[in-house]
Amino acid sequence: MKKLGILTSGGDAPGMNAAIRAVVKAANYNDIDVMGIEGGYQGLIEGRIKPLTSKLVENIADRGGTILKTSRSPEFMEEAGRKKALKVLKTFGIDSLIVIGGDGSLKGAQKLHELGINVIGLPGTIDNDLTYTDYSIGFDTTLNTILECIGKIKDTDYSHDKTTIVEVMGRYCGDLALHCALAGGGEIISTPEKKLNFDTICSKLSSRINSGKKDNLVIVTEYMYDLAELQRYIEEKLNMSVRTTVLGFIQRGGNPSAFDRILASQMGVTAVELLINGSSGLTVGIKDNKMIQRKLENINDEKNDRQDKYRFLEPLLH
Ligand SMILES: Nc1ncnc2c1ncn2[C@@H]1O[C@H](COP(=O)(O)OP(=O)(O)OP(=O)(O)O)[C@@H](O)[C@H]1O
Ligand SMILES: O=P(O)(O)OC[C@H]1O[C@](O)(CO)[C@@H](O)[C@@H]1O
Ligand SMILES: [Mg+2]
Repeated sequence: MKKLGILTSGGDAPGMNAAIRAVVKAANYNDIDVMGIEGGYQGLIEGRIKPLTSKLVENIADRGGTILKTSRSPEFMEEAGRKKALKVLKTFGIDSLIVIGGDGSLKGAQKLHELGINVIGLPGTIDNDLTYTDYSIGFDTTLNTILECIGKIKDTDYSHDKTTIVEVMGRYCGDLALHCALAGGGEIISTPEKKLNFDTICSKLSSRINSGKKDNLVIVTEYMYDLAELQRYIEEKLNMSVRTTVLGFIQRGGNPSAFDRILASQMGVTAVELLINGSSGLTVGIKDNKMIQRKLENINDEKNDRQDKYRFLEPLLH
């Protein structure tokens, strides 16, 4: 490896900085220079690149967001954009690259691998929507943030015997909602993997209310419903008042949890080791508490509909 580049791409995720720190430290430890590419693939196309040293990443592991900044780059989706990116990498003498991002970013990383750059991916997304890994960097912190917010909503729900619909992020993956419910943060959940229709939500709610539980949280994954319509439907059908809270971007920020920092650190060191050993076209993950690697082209090939985890919800939410 001559020179290593690193970038973060897609939505920022808490723990990305811990991953950057780990990559830079592990590379420098092995006498490899690192260049930080600012603003994801768009920054790469524009040549926004500068050296990153161990000293510069010394105090970043506890910071949310990404010091390298990130973007969604429509230009990189096109072959012409990727060719520009390749040219920039060559100009800067970067022959190896670590990409930290979600499913889209890792698809982009695969494209650069196909163009001859040595690439390793790290899963950095709050959505946890990559089936090859048990956890992605950022998921745990976001889950904890959601639980903290839900705790506050529960206080007011309890005081008023109120029902609130809470929409959480996750794109088309229900992991944030599912794990939130497993952690005791919600009575009724609806996710893309187990979508409830309006009538089922109402009948679950009414049986809870009839059994004496008058404050209830309905957790739903984003992009599933028109929330105003859902709220109105419940209000009319059950003749009660309902509130809706969309947690939004508060979920993506904040200091990474210890779990995310440790996960990101282990993944960062693993990525450098893989490059030193001559690997490319791989992405690092965690399975059964061990670091694993998969081909970048297979990031979502493993079926994982979380049935094992939904099973636990039956007795917990009855
Ligand atoms: N199929 C693809 N080929 C090339 N590049 C891609 C592809 N898909 C995504 N990308 C690049 O990766 C960027 C980030 O992808 P995307 O917006 O899907 O976020 P992500 O990495 O999945 O992260 P998150 O979902 O957590 O926000 C895109 O803007 C684009 O530049
Ligand atoms: O930041 P943007 O482009 O609005 O994207 C929001 C999306 O990004 C994520 O926060 C991460 O993928 C999703 O949960 C959400 O749907
Ligand atoms: Mg994604």
